[in-house]
Amino acid sequence: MLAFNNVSFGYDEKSKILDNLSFSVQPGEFISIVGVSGSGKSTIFRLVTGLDRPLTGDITLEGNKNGDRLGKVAYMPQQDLLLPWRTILENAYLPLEINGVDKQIAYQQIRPLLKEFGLEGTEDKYPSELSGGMKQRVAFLRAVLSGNPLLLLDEPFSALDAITKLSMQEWLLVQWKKRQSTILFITHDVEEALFLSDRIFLLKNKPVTDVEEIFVPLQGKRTRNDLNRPEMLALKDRLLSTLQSEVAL
Ligand SMILES: Nc1ncnc2c1ncn2[C@@H]1O[C@H](COP(=O)(O)OP(=O)(O)OP(=O)(O)O)[C@@H](O)[C@H]1O
Repeated sequence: MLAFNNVSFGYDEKSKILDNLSFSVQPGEFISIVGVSGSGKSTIFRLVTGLDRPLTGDITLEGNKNGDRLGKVAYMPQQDLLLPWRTILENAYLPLEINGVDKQIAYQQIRPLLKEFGLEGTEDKYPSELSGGMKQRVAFLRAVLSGNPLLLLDEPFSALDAITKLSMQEWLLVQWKKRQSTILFITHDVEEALFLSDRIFLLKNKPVTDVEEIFVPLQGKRTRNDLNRPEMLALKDRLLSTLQSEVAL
């Protein structure tokens, strides 16, 4: 689905952020990207979207090398970036509007999805009238409506309270399975990464030369209790101690 092949990148010539980095993502995978603050997680997303380009190396998306990927991936940043002057229905319509879909046809498509996304009754409300979790669901709905199979989610739940965050994680797993999308998910929360992912990419070194790939040994329906299994606790310890040693670098 997506591959980084020996990618190097820096915002200026002297200080590289990524150095000869390679990894690949298979269709339908849920991958979390974990790394210390400033390590380059959001930079990887900017490279995937094509907002920034590698200095050397190449990035392939569905077999296309270094093509124009803007518009081929759905990017959901940390802040929900809903347009405050548009209603929820109008916000959800945005990606379809950009693709030239007629408003009435689009609204017919969006209305049943609002219900499915737990947003029934909000269509004529404005973003400021919604809770944080609801706004994130609108942003996610908008990403899904873009029709792109690769979703880039940059710490989508970091601003939510603990209980809302847990229910949003469970909701996201249901949506991911249902839609069979491929998800790259940036998080600082090791438990969140373990609960959600097939694999975790742990960014190593400064500049990042490597990702440590951690396979999460949970398949099918997972529950919170699975995080208490001995092998999951051992993985959590390993992730936390590697992150601590990276901070010390
Ligand atoms: N537009 C930019 N111009 C110059 N330097 C930048 C720019 N954007 C990011 N950087 C620098 O690149 C490095 C990587 O930033 P990036 O945002 O990718 O890190 P991150 O791992 O996502 O961090 P965080 O977890 O804090 O969000 C940081 O040192 C940052 O200061």
